[in-house]
Amino acid sequence: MSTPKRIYVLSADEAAEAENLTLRIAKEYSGPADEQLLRDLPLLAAELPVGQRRFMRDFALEDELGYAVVRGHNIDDARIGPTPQHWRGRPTPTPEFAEEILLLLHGSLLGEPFGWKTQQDARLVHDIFPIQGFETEQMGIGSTDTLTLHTEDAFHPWRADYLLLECLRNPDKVATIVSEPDLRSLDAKYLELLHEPNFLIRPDDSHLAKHNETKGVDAEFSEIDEMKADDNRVAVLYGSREHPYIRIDPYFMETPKDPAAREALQAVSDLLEASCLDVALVPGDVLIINNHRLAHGRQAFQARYDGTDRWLKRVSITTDLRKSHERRASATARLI
Ligand SMILES: NC(=[NH2+])NCCC[C@H](N)C(=O)O
Ligand SMILES: O=C(O)CCC(=O)C(=O)O
Ligand SMILES: [Fe+2]
Repeated sequence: MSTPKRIYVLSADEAAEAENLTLRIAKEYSGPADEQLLRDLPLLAAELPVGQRRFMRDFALEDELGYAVVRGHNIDDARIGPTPQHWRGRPTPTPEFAEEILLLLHGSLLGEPFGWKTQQDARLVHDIFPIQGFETEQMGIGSTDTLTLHTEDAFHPWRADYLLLECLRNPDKVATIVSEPDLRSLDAKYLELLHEPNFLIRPDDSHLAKHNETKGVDAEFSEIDEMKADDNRVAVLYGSREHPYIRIDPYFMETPKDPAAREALQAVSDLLEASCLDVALVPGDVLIINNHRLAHGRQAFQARYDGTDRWLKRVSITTDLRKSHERRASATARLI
């Protein structure tokens, strides 16, 4: 078996190719949720540099690594303009539509982009930047507190298979935290308990009605409320015993009453903390997260609120849209 590759650095020619492609596409579609754009994404992605496409496909098929980085895309700092104060109230399309397209093209090499009716006002491509008044929140828009390690949307059965983060700006080199634990190093008795449905993972705060203004989604917010109160226990580890997958968000999990389960959760949480690495994204990086293998977070930082703040774009990717069909408005709708 070949050694999995962690980073793909685009040549200047490849970066120019990708940039010309996304600028062209940006003129042809109305915004990131344009249904025709979403239909066309895999066709358009065939025009990305072949080396980059092969890298992404290897990452997905080998299913070995928790994360990989595509580095070297051009970000037109002047065109995208200042980091916004809030993700609400932006124009459609935004000045950074080409960058959103770049992220969606990467996503379409791995699966289908989707979003949540209960998150960021049901937008498909999310903004991650600090927002005034939310400094200490355990959400992407926080800053002064470490964003604790988590699987993205760990509470949800239809959470992303891949999560993509694209860096538009990061002047203070604030690190994303990645943790790719060697789960085989856990004690066999813990492994056994972690593979069984002993654990409660609650919805995180980004899905609360108070952070959203979307109309007509009362049922979805009620379901989030139910999930905050129910007793639906899940396994933290799943898949192969040799190389298990993980779903975890200790901050939003209940401490198990059973002492053995509690110890097992503590052991895997400690292992996650001990396996942390800092990855400071630079503009033009796309961080590809295997959401079944990696837990991620973000170091604490001081926000600037002067238009120069760290700014990432985020999109969730599923390899199987069908599993959420019952909850989407139509076969092609992207919002769960
Ligand atoms: N441990 C955590 N902070 N979990 C919640 C993660 C943040 C969440 N994904 C957001 O969009 O803001
Ligand atoms: O800001 C980052 O680097 C990661 C943010 C994140 O994990 C999130 O918003 O869920
Ligand atoms: Fe996250």
